[in-house]
Amino acid sequence: MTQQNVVVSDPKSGINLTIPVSNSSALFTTAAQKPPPGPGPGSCITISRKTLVEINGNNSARINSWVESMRASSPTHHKSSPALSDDLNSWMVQHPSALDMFEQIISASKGKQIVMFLDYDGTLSPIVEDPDQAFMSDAMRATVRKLARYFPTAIVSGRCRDKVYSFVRLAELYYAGSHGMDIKGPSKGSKYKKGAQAVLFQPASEFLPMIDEVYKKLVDITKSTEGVRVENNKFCASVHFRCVDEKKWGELAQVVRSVLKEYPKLRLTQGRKVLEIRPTIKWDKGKALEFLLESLGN
Ligand SMILES: O=P(O)(O)OC[C@H]1O[C@H](O[C@H]2O[C@H](CO)[C@@H](O)[C@H](O)[C@H]2O)[C@H](O)[C@@H](O)[C@@H]1O
Repeated sequence: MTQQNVVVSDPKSGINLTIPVSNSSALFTTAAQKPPPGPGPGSCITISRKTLVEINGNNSARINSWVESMRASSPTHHKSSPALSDDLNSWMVQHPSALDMFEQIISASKGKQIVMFLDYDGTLSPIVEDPDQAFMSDAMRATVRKLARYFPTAIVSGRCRDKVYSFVRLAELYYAGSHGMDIKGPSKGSKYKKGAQAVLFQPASEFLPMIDEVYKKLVDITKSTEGVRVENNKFCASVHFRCVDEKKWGELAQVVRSVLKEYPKLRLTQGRKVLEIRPTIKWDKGKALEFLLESLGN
């Protein structure tokens, strides 16, 4: 039995899902058939592996390449032209929404369990300047609620798990915060999981005091940089560059790296206009996915 990625889309909300299933079906579009550019950030649900640029090396070339990479990772979105909208509309006609076809998707999966893994920022919510204001819409919440009625659904984020929960507010989901280092199952147990034991897994708990200490140092050392924002994500921390003058990015990155030099057990990675400080343990979102699949008995 071959496994294929299935892309499903909804013309009303503009949501796209990529689902690994066991068999292909004429009902669905394969991942290779990408839709024309969509309506913008926050309108898609995708499962993708983010390219992270390690910047723990010593030379400034690395810093420069990281700054370039960060610029490219979160480009300004332009409104789609009428021609593009036409393309999108005709694409949508040929590829009907799968959000109204969950029964058919389950049937096409031929008994295989489908599990939904969703990112939060830029996926369920639009990218905004203030990380505390990255709210998801009621329509998106309703869609995720519907999804979770059919499939075990997990939100996997770089953020603190409690923060993600405060945005999503759906108790029936699995949440993996801090880049997968803080995993918790539904508080009332899950209809999908074998056994009554609730899922809770925190492989980096020994790093909690260290991350807290580094977070405080970073807040202090960056306080004179206009626009900077340091976020404590419990088992990791983020330094936000989005509102900092781009001419200052290289300098700010050096400052962040100077703090990290005292912490060989921590590493720096790069996201969308953000530098992330994480433990060096061999655990990431991918491992969290494997853990959840395992605990769901797949
Ligand atoms: O790996 P992710 O789950 O995508 O988490 C990465 C970071 O996501 C959040 O920051 C991003 O969204 C913010 C709100 O839209 C935006 O202001 C920021 O520029 C983006 O990088 C979160 O706030 C960070 O802590 C995560 O590291």
